[in-house]
Amino acid sequence: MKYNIAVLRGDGIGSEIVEEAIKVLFAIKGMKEKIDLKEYSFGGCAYDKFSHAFPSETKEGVMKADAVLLGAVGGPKWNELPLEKRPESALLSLRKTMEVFCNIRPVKIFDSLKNLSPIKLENRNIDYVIVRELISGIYFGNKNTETIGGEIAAKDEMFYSESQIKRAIDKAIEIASKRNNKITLVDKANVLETSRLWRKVAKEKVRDSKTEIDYMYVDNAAMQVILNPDKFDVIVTSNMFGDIISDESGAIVGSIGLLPSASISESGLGLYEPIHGSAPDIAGKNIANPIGTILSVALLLRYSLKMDIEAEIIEKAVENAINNKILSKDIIGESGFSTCEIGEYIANEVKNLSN
Ligand SMILES: NC(=O)C1=CN([C@@H]2O[C@H](COP(=O)(O)OP(=O)(O)OC[C@H]3O[C@@H](n4cnc5c(N)ncnc54)[C@H](O)[C@@H]3O)[C@@H](O)[C@H]2O)C=CC1
Ligand SMILES: CC(C)CC(=O)C(=O)O
Ligand SMILES: [Mg+2]
Repeated sequence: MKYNIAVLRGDGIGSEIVEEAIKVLFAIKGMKEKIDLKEYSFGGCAYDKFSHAFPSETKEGVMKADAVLLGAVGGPKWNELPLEKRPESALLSLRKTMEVFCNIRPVKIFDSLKNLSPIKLENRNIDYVIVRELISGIYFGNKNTETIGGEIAAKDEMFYSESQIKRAIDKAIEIASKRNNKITLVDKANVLETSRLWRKVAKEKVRDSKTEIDYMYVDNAAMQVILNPDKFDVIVTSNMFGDIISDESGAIVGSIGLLPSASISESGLGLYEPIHGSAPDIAGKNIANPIGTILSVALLLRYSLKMDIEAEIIEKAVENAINNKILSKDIIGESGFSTCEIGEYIANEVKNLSN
């Protein structure tokens, strides 16, 4: 029996980076006999074709897959659509449909890129995991725009229930238990009711575990990620705060194009995507960094298919590419390698390592 992977390339650089990730996946010896890929239309490109950014055929395909690989969605072409028709709403709907409540974003700097980080690292390391609640909070709350007192007013509601928080904290504790057993809850408990509930739930949860916890307001966390990134082990946080801290983390490791993510559900179905967006400013130029997507394939193999050795082969191949300075323009500027060249180099490394 073969595993079924649903592939959603999406918009902008989505197609280019997914192409390289697939190349790398099938460079692993024997992988063609183990995996079937099926592609589905998703995002702005699906809206153009079917007047729906998350067509029913895509929904069915995703729900019967063993795992889903996604590029990125959105772009200026679809910015004026009503919110509910936008590619980004389709992305939220995909995550909700798959019930992937926990978004895991490992943030690690490659040793050979330390001198390229915008922050002074000297002997310090960057190696932490962001555990971001993914299917609740302000992105999913009631929203509306109305006229009040002769002017337009808009509202986005942030809602969290205990159970929505508990399952995210449980995952963070589980991940921390395999690392340094330290979690930092990032919130805004000095002003938000939802954050106060996050603190209460987290306090109760860690009481029964060996995990150490500290609490940090998100504004301070944004600063500490720059000043003391080596102090973090596992950051657990709500949907929007995790989104923001993620891009900041991308910047300090050298580029947002380097970071992968795994979004997991209780059922075991997983969604794998880089942390960045569709980068319309560089789309179609063969210069996007494919590494975040390639490393997302490694996470897919590890978490959804339990192929740890194959996941490690991809990670080692990426490390070799970076150590050998096969770097893209977002990291080293004009002399950077193209998306295809980087994908091919890593695929070749994978071939050698898996033989
Ligand atoms: N998961 C997803 O599908 C996401 C979609 N978006 C959507 O993407 C579109 C663009 O959003 P932005 O705010 O510009 O964020 P973005 O992440 O697409 O781009 C931000 C900056 O990072 C650069 N960048 C991103 N990925 C890169 C890569 N792999 N290699 C080299 N450079 C890279 C871009 O060129 C740009 O300068 C919007 O429509 C947005 O809503 C944004 C974030 C996530
Ligand atoms: C549509 C956005 C919520 C996507 C995003 O920025 C992310 O998940 O990092
Ligand atoms: Mg984001």
